[in-house]
Amino acid sequence: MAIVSSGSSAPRGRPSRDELPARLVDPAPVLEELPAAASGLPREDSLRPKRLADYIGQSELKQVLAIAVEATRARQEALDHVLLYGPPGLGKTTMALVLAEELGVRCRITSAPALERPRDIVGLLVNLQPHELLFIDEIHRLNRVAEEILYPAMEDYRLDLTVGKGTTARTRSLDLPPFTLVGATTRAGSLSSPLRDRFGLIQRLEFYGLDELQQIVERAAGLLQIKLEGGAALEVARRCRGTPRIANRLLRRVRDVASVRGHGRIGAPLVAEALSLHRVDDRGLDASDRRLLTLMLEGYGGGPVGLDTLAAGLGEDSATLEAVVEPYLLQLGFLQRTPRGRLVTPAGRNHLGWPAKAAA
Ligand SMILES: Nc1ncnc2c1ncn2[C@@H]1O[C@H](COP(=O)(O)OP(=O)(O)OP(=O)(O)O)[C@@H](O)[C@H]1O
Ligand SMILES: [Mg+2]
Repeated sequence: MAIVSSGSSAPRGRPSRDELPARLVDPAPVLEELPAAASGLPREDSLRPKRLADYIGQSELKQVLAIAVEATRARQEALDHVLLYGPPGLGKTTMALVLAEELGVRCRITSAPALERPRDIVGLLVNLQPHELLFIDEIHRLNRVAEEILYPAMEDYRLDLTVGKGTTARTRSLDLPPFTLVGATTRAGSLSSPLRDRFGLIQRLEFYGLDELQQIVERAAGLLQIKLEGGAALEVARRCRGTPRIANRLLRRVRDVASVRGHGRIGAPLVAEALSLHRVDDRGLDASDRRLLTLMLEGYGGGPVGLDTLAAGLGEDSATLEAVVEPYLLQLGFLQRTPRGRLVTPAGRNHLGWPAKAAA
């Protein structure tokens, strides 16, 4: 399977490394983790599972897609269009590449922000071979024109082109080979409903459980020739916020510390030590998370307190706080959103070593 990326000079729509918050536990990819063709550095690609059997977790997703792949292969058709949605770093791009591998076809990779002009998407579509996959990342960011080109392409494998301008404008139709569009998005809610309705398979990716993360860490350690022992894999798994991308990143940082300290084998204490050096604690909270919770506890008795007040107190902007810091704290149940503002839960207080709040 070859991976073809389009629009390498076009904007990728991803923040550059400089724009990313400097957090080890950020679920967004840093430059070295972007797909090889986009970054020129194939580092994250080396850890991607290639086949469904190697893709750990997401059992429901795998079951649905395995059946679809088998049926499609038997009928010698193109796979139905697939929409994968869920938080960053959970394996959407990886799954698109796995699907192509299972189907024995090529996957062309692009991202919605690279499809600014109509000819960008038209160029990709007319160059598809029968049954190939076209992967569009961040598909919620497609512009209207590109979306409207996709509608007949997805539904009837047809391209409707307008030739000429004004009164002499005519529409010409062009047949496309049967193909599969795989769309990925972290924000399914931002997708227009006509586009969403054209996907035959719509699947959500879930955060991974500890067991699965442990397996992911063990597999990655094997590929990176890192020797983990004792509960080391579990220690990494506990800190990675349910996200394989973060697990792999933490593992690399642990490897750095181990190699500098001259440890050949890595045990649980070394993981804890290495990651506390990066100020990631045993539940995956980093300094930003703790600053937020501490401000709430010290300044506002644990809340409720408004997001804007907290943002001002931390010198952050409230949108960043809401999008980047809050979600994991909410997921852990350390933070609660109430109509009157944010509240630290008893579990959150306990994690920071604060006594339970006395009943009012
Ligand atoms: N099920 C899995 N098993 C093993 N490793 C995985 C799995 N899912 C993801 N990974 C690892 O996590 C990394 C990130 O996955 P991927 O790039 O597919 O995430 P994504 O959902 O596309 O993220 P984004 O929304 O930022 O594009 C991959 O390089 C891969 O190494
Ligand atoms: Mg991706």
